[in-house]
Amino acid sequence: MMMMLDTLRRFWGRKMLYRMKISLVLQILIGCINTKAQANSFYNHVSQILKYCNSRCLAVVPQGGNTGLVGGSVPVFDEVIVSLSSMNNIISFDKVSGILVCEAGCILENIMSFLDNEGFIMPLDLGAKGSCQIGGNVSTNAGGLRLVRYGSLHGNVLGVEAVLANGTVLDMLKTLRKDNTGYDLKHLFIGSEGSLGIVTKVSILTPPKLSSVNVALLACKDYSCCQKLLQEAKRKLGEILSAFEFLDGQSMDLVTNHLEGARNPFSTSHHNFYVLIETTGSDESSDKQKLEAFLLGSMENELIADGVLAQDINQASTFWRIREGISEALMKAGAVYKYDVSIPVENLYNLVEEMRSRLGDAANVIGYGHLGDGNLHLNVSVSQYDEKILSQIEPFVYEWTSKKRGSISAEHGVGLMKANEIFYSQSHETVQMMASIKNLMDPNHILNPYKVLPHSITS
Ligand SMILES: O=C(O)CC[C@@H](O)C(=O)O
Ligand SMILES: [Zn+2]
Repeated sequence: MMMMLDTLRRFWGRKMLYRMKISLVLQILIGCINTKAQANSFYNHVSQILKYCNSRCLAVVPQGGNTGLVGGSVPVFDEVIVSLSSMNNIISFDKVSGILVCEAGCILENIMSFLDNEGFIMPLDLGAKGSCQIGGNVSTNAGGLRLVRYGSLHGNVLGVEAVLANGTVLDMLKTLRKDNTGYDLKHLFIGSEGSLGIVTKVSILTPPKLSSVNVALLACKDYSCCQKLLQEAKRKLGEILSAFEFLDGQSMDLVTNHLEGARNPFSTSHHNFYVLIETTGSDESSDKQKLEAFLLGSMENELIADGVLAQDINQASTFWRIREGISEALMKAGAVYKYDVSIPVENLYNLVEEMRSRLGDAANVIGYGHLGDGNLHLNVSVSQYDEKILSQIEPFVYEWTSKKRGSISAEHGVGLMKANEIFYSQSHETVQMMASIKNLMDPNHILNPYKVLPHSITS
C-alpha cells in the first residue's frame, strides 16, 4: 500500500497533494436520522459540505455502494469521502408513466423490490445490485445485463438533481419524456463519475413488469456460432429478447471450480462457448413458442451444440448465477487483471485469443460479457500480481482496442485505473474539451481528483 502511495505521489507530484491539504480521510455520512422530511433537506447538507470544501480546496470523493471496478469511488490520498448512503428514500412513483423519483443512496435491489410490488422493473440490472446505489449507477452510467433491451441510462434517466463543486444545487429533476428546452445538462452528470458534481436525486423511466420470462443456456462450438446466434436472436426473438450474454469454456470452468453449488448443466461438460438468452414478454404461450422455434432452428443450423431451457425460476436463477458469478469466482481464484472493452462484435473474441497466445501458461485468460452490446470483459487470472505479466498485457490491450476503434471502458468507467489511458479511446481535442468543462464546473478540481481525466491535462 505504502509503495503504491509513493508511486502515486511521484506520479502526480507534490503540487496537487498540497492543494488537497492535510489530515486523515474523513468520512462524512450525510445525516443520521433518516426520516423523509429530513431527507428532503439532505441535498442541502451535500451543498454545504461542498461549499465548505471548495472554499478550502479540500478534495472530495463522492461514494455510493463502492462496488466499482476501476477505483472511481475510493480516495487516493486524503480526500473527504461524501457517502450518499443515508439519502435512501423513494420520493415518488407514477404508475401511469412508470416514472420513479428517488434519492441517490437507494440500493438498486431495494428499488427493484419496490418496483416489483408496483408491477414495474428497473431498466438496469447488475451483479452488484445488492450493494450498489442508484446515484453511483447513474454517475458511472452503469450498463449491466439488460442494456440490450432497455438501452443505457442516458436514455432512461429523465432527470437528476446535482450539486456542483461550489455548492450550487442544479434542479434538473424532470419527469418528462420530452424536453427540448436548451442544453440537456443532466447528461454531463451521467457517466462523469462524480467529477463534475454530486448526483443527489434521480428520476428514471421504468418499464412494466411483464409476465413471461424465459431463460435458456446454450452451448456453441465456436465464437462464430455465438455471433450468428446473436444475429438470429435479434431477428427471430425481436422485441422479447431481454439479455444476450456469453462466456467462454474457461469462464464456465472457473465458476464451477470456485463457486459453491455452481455446476455446468450440460452432460458433455466442456463446450468452448456458452450463451445465456433471456426473453421477456407478455404472452406466455406465444413467447415460449417463439423461443422454442428459435432454438430448434438454431440447432438445425448447427449454431447451437446443446441447450437447456430453464423449466422454472430456480433453474433460471442457477443459469444467471453462473453468468453473474464469474467476477466472484475470479476473486476467489487469485489475482486478476480486469479489462472492460467495447469492440465490434466481429473482432471481440480475437482479443482474448491473442492475449492467450501472448501469455501462454503464465495466466488463465478468460472472456465473457454482454455480447448483445459488443462488450467484452477480458480478465487475466494469475496466482499473484507480477510486473512482467502486466507488461505483456498493457499497453497491448489498449493499443489493440484502439486500433479497432473500440472503447477501453465500455461500462465500468475510467476511474483512477484508466484515467491516463483515456487517449486510447478519445481524441486529444475531445479530452481537451472535457478538461475545459471540468475547469468551468470545478475550477479548484476538488471533485474526485485523479479520476476520469489524465494527469497530464488536469495538473
Ligand atoms: O468483473 C468483471 O470483469 C465484470 C463485472 C460485471 O460488469 C459483469 O458483467 O459481470
Ligand atoms: Zn458487465
